[in-house]
Amino acid sequence: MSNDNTPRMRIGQGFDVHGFGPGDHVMLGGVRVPHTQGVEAHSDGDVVIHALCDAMLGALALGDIGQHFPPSDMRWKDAASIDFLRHCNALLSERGWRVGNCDITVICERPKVGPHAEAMRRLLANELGLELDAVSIKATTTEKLGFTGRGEGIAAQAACLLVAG
Ligand SMILES: Nc1ccn([C@@H]2O[C@H](COP(=O)(O)O)[C@@H](O)[C@H]2O)c(=O)n1
Ligand SMILES: C[C@@]1(CO)OP(=O)(O)OP(=O)(O)OC[C@H]1O
Repeated sequence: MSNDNTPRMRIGQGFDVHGFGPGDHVMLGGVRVPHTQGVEAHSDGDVVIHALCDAMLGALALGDIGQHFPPSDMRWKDAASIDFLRHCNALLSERGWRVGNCDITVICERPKVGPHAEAMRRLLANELGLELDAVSIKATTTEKLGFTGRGEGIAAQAACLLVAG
């Protein structure tokens, strides 16, 4: 039920993992980051954008990207994840919402994310029509522990706030 007390904000979170595989780069936040390996994925395997899309969808209980872009669908084979983000943003817009800010953490030992974080922030801010300070990209290792610590894959988690209008 909607009334004057209806919250004008929504919060969402997302998480994604891809294992490393053959290749010479990983896509992170729409930025091509040179690396000694690529990732195994149906799309370009951009964990930053996948986590962000899931956070945006989750804020409105719209399911997850696997439902919107099924891995069984060859349309998404090698797809650029920035197109998923554009689609998710349009879904929010149609419902009268926009991203207020987002905060994303990339989890891996390598590649080093720091040198690329600014480029990712600029690209995502531009795509979502946000000021640069509304898009945060952080990174952490897991101190050599777990699958990320062993260098088997890369993960990202995202939180985002949606605001009405
Ligand atoms: N893939 C990564 C992981 C970490 N960083 C940056 O290194 C700093 C230290 O990381 P800790 O795991 O010790 O917290 C931190 O400032 C991270 O931003 C990175 O650039 N890429
Ligand atoms: C992005 C999609 C597209 O088919 O496949 P993947 O690139 O494998 O990535 P995942 O994070 O497993 O999300 C599921 C799918 O929506």
